[in-house]
Amino acid sequence: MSSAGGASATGAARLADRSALAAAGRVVVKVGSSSLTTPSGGIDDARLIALVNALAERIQSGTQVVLVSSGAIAAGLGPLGLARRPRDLATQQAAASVGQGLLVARYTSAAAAHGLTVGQVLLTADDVIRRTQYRNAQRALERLLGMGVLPVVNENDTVATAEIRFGDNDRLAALVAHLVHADALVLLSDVDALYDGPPSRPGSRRVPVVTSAADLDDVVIGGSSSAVGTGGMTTKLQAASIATGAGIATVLASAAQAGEALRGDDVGTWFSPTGARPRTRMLWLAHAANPLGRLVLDAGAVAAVVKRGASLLPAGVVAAEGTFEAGDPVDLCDETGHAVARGLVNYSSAEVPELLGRSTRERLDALGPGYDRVLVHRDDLVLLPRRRPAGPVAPSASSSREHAVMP
Ligand SMILES: Nc1ncnc2c1ncn2[C@@H]1O[C@H](COP(=O)(O)OP(=O)(O)O)[C@@H](O)[C@H]1O
Ligand SMILES: N[C@@H](CCC(=O)OP(=O)(O)O)C(=O)O
Repeated sequence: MSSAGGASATGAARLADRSALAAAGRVVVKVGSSSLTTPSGGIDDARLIALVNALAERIQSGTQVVLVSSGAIAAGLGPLGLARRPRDLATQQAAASVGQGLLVARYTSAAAAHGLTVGQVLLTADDVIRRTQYRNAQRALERLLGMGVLPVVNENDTVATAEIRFGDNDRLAALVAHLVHADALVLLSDVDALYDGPPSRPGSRRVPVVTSAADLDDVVIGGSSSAVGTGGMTTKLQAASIATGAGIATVLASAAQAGEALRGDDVGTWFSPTGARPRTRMLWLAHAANPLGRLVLDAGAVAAVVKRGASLLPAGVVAAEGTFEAGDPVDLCDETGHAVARGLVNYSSAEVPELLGRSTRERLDALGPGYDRVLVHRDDLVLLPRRRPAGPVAPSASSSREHAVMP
């Protein structure tokens, strides 16, 4: 497969500029609800077909494409007689259940016109952060691409409860791009680029290229002009930051210019790769996990984890909060309450209090075999980029969230 700019179908290569995009071996394209639906909420066939035509052109010229498509909830509104996007979780789940099938049926028939086969991939964030499970998603996507299929990814909104829900497909797409080792991420929206101010504000100008976070210092982000989109420009910039920080070039453009964007024409906003590829699971852990608990570390433990990259031992933990099982994500906080790291804990919240402050020998003597494990192993731990106040701990997965409101 391909190679100007060094892109390959199986190993991501850093793309230097837009011109390298035309030869990218593997691209993740994300399209938002507002670009796929009519103002009344139904699927806009003409726009969906135009998008698939642009993707088919790239696939036929040798690029592997993963499509992350929003629109399930919006597509379910009409058939359920709903006038607008529901606020409650259960009705959103119902709308997504009805709409996702309709959406994929439309993609299937539009792709068939090009001799292409579509495969549906529904992800939950919770699945993918667990070591035993994220490889499943990776393997399935890899095989689909190897078989020439166009995977159409969405969050599994129908079963994703509030505490495990990812919530926006912009960041999901950035993580999928990392998961499949994509060369580039293309975010397609109802707006044709990032502007230095809300596009509705007279005088706002297109930002053609972003090479570092400093280029965003003077950019003003407004609200979303769409009734069906979720994250607005904020989540697109977060997605661009996640992807470029992992070495993946990102383009933001309008869905109407998908073909031009994928060809590397001077449309939209180009975000240059800034960082190197981190471990997949760690990226998901940092950006996709909802911590179910919080461990408060003494100063020595903070230094050991943050400065020396050590595992967290129970002896350095002064308190634990939340309800969690072994294997769940928890935040590691300093004594002022700032989260410094996130990790998968090796014991349940019922077991932790007995372990705190005890050395390995004391734990073994008092509690018996099996209690010599560290609390959070260094391989299951990711440092958070900047110290941030710990967010509210999500309720445990078993608690009832029937009336929760989604973002
Ligand atoms: N500085 C900005 N540059 C570009 N678009 C912006 C900016 N600030 C706010 N927006 C708005 O972000 C919106 C895109 O987000 P959203 O509606 O969530 O799209 P999607 O459904 O494609 O995810 C656009 O409607 C645009 O009006
Ligand atoms: N998973 C949801 C979409 C979530 C989302 O991020 O929407 P959008 O802001 O339109 O990209 C759905 O399919 O309705």
